[in-house]
Amino acid sequence: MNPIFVAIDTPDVHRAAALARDLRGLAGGVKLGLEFFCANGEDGVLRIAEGQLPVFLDLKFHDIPNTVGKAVAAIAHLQPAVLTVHAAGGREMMAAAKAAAPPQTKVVGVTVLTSLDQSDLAATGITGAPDEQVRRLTDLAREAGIDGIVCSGAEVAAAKKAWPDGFFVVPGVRPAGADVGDQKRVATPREALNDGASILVIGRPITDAANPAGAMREIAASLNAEEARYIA
Ligand SMILES: O=C(O)c1cc(=O)[nH]c(=O)n1[C@@H]1O[C@H](COP(=O)(O)O)[C@@H](O)[C@H]1O
Repeated sequence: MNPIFVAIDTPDVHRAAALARDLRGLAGGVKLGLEFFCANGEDGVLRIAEGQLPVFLDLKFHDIPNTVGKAVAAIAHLQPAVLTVHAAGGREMMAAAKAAAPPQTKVVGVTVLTSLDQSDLAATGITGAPDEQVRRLTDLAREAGIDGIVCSGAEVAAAKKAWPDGFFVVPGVRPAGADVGDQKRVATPREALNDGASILVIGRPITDAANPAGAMREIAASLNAEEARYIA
């Protein structure tokens, strides 16, 4: 499987469709998140899915189990390849999401957002380093019976060790020297894949480039042959 999913974060469905078209054959899939979904809803998702790239629907559900289960049931017909919930919503909530998802959808739990560092986490009342909280939520996600987690490149090696057959989504990925923007726990594509990421989520370094397909090819060139084997 081509491990690079491009985060298409825009409210503009025409721009999103053009990016998905440009990236066909280069990306493993596209990730549509809250910005796109709030503006375009399921019609927008179906429009992008016509581009024939797998769609990762990143709606980061976080609510009581009944509400999350019913929200997942409401989008199940979109058949996303990957779907996110917040692991902090708890074991029952994650289990409800998994029970309502189509069987082939990988349900993954967001652990500690890659935009948070230790002091941001402390401000939410969670003391300790991000990797400790990631470890705790990884265990919870596994016990809940979902497919994997979302974490930064700094935590993925430990998560993979603890859960060898888990599915690991790593955002906060930046080619060496790229602008990190609002991301605080970042890794290069090569580091994240070497450390056990199943897929990488990369947005602005590709979508803000003057030539997104060219930026994708540069990222592929930064990987070793084993990692780049699925990228055209
Ligand atoms: O769940 C996610 O995809 C996610 C989790 C996380 O901890 N950090 C994170 O950045 N993301 C998403 O990954 C994408 C990163 O985009 P860029 O920072 O532009 O590469 C965005 O669409 C975020 O919503």
